[in-house]
Amino acid sequence: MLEIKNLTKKFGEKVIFDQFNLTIENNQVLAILGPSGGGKTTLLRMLAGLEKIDHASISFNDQTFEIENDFFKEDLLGFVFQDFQLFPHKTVLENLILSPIYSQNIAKEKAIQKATKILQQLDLVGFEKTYPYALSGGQKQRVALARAMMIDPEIIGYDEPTSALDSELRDQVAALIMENKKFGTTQIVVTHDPVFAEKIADQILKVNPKTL
Ligand SMILES: Nc1ncnc2c1ncn2[C@@H]1O[C@H](COP(=O)(O)OP(=O)(O)OP(=O)(O)O)[C@@H](O)[C@H]1O
Repeated sequence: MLEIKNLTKKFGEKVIFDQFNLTIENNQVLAILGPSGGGKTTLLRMLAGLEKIDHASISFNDQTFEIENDFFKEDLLGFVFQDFQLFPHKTVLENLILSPIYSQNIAKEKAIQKATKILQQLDLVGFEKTYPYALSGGQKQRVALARAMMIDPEIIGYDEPTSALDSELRDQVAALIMENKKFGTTQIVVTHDPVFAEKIADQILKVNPKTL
């Protein structure tokens, strides 16, 4: 179970979260809906360790982390970025192994082994040497997910996973998220699409309508 308590986040004088609380059970899909600028992306970025947290208590399973004006550094959440953000001049395999090798000091051979396994799970065998421009939207989405899975995250966070996709691909992303539940991963999906949220989520959270 992930439990966030008393999360506070400001940008300058602008309060984005004030004593915000959130609980999500393991292996569930939480959809975060909310107005543009409500703080959905910021919440994911804070959990991924990409944005500083002013104050929060974050518990996962048996561990609790008290955070005071710091980054959350636990590699708990793998981030699937909006518009995928794959490195354009790197192959699919290189996109997967770069960060584990350089940021986490994982041996190259080990990273390749792991990437190969994840590419199998996500039906991407044969695309190892392909560059992102030659992938379809759905394939890019799966490569972005594969890259997020490289850190063995307990949680996968998706930022607007359907915004760049047509309705058929949107259904594929929904299927992928449902499929991922089989691996036991908890998933947090930021979206502005209530229909998509209803389709995939065990729990829907509406963030900050008051800041509109
Ligand atoms: N680095 C930053 N510095 C200052 N303000 C920021 C920064 N990042 C985000 N904000 C502000 O924080 C608020 C929340 O932004 P965020 O991107 O989390 O919203 P969102 O709900 O994801 O919106 P959208 O659906 O448009 O992506 C916005 O008002 C935004 O302008």
